[in-house]
Amino acid sequence: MVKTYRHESLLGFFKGMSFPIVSIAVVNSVLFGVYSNTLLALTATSHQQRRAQPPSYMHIFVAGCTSGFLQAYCLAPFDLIKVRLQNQTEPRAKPGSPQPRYRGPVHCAASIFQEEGPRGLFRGAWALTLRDTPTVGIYFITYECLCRQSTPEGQNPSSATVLVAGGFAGITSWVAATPLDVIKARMQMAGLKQRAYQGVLDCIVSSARQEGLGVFFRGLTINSARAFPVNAVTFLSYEYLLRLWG
Ligand SMILES: C[N+](C)(C)CCCC[C@H](N)C(=O)O
Repeated sequence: MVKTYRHESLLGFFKGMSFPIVSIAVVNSVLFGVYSNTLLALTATSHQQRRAQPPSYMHIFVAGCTSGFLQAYCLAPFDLIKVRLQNQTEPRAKPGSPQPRYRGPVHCAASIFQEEGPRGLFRGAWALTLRDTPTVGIYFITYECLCRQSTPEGQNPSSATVLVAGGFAGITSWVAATPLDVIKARMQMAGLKQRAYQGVLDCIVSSARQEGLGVFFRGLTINSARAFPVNAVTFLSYEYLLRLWG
C-alpha cells in the first residue's frame, strides 16, 4: 500500500475500476438471478415462499454452483481487463518514465482483441470457472445457514442478520477461492509479466515448485478484509430489493 501510494499516488488504488463498476451490476444480476431461478426450478418455490419452505442445502449448493459457472463467463473479459490494468505499475505520467502498456480499459480491451483475437478476452476463463463454480455454492450455503441459525422459522432475517451472514459468506467463499484466484491472475498475466503456462495445471505445479504452497494464499488477507463489507451490502441490497419487487 505504501509503495503504491508513493509510486502512483492515491489514484493507484483505483486503477482499472471503471470496468468492474460497470460489469459488477451485470455479473451480480447473473449471479443472483441464476441462483434464485435455479432454486425456483429445483424446489418450485419463489424467493418469498422459501422462508416458509426452506430449500435443502443440497439444492442451495447446486443452485450456487450453477450460478457460479454461468456468471464466470460473463465476468471473464471484465476481470481480465481489471487484472491487466491493476498490474501496470509504471509511475503516473512523469516525464521520461516508461508509458504503461494500456491507456485505459477500452484501450486494454481493444489491444487484447487485436493482439490475441476475441478468445484473448477469455484468457484465464477456465481458472475463473474452476474458482467460482464451487465457491459460489459455498457462498450461498454459508449465507443461508447463518441466516437460518439467527432467524425464527418462517420469518425474514433482520437487516443485522443479513449484513453479518452476507459478510461471512463473502469471507468464507474468498478463503476457498484464493488459491485459484492466484492461478487465475497468473494465467491472465501470462506472456506479459508472467512466464507463459501450458494450462492451469502447469501454472499450479510450477507456482508451487518455485514459490512453495504459500503462494496459493497470497492476497487472502486483503481479499477477506474487503469481502466482508462488500458482500454484507450486496446481500442486504438483494434481500430488500426482492422484498420490494419480489
Ligand atoms: C466466489 N467468489 C468468492 C470468487 C466471489 C463471491 C463473492 C463475489 C462478490 N461480488 C465479491 O466481490 O466479493
